[in-house]
Amino acid sequence: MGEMVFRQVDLSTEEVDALEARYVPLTEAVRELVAATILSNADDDVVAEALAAVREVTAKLSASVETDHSGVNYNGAGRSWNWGNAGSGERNAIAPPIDLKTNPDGSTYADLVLGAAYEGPPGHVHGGVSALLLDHLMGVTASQMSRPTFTGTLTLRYRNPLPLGPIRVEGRVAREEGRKVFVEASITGSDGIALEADGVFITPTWSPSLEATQN
Ligand SMILES: CCCCCCCCCC(=O)SCCNC(=O)CCNC(=O)[C@H](O)C(C)(C)COP(=O)(O)OP(=O)(O)OC[C@H]1O[C@@H](n2cnc3c(N)ncnc32)[C@H](O)[C@@H]1OP(=O)(O)O
Repeated sequence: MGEMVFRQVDLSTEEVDALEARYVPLTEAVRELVAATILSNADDDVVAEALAAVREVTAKLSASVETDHSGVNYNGAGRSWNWGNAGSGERNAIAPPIDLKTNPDGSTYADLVLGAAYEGPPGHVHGGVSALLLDHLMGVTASQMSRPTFTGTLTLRYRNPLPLGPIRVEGRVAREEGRKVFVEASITGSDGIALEADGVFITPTWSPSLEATQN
């Protein structure tokens, strides 16, 4: 296996929150840029102007870059951040705009709106995007924010096409067997239930949560 480092960083939670707050509006603006790039009917001059402007701001932002991936970071207070995560990174405009909530019983849900950038079949969500959303939500559900878990097997049943627009993703732990966590989840769209999923998520042998159980 390649090196997989969870990095402890010497920043206070306030400093992490402030950094995140600085970039979240930019991330949202880049999402709008992605949608505009898909949908725009602008003429040659406007597109050429946009290209030059985007290249200019990209060069400015890239002038201060330290690493080629953002990684999973945490501080001494247990605040973790994973800004580049493809499923949910707060600074990742490619990630679907998911704001995942956890219920008191550990089940999870997220309400989000998927627009033009997530299209597969005409007017409908790409099947891989649905899989990404489910993988992410089910992984967080399995981890219960207290242990790492990796997707072992993810089984999806695409029951109905999922229209672009508002969707709800929800999941819960069905049962656990040793290091295996079995999670069930679904996606509902404006036409009703579109996907059902079952997943086996596995706590790796090196998880600190297992040592805590054994001690
Ligand atoms: C707090 C923030 C949380 C954020 C969550 C984000 C969620 C994102 C989720 C992901 O996308 S993770 C990335 C995609 N997944 C991977 O990269 C995992 C790659 N695979 C592995 O690293 C290993 O194969 C794995 C850790 C999953 C299992 O390796 P082990 O060496 O620990 O498994 P082992 O062979 O010891 O088997 C342990 C048990 O799990 C079962 N098992 C192993 N691999 C399995 C598998 N792939 N599917 C189902 N079951 C599996 C195995 O049969 C056995 O069951 P029993 O105990 O009943 O005998």
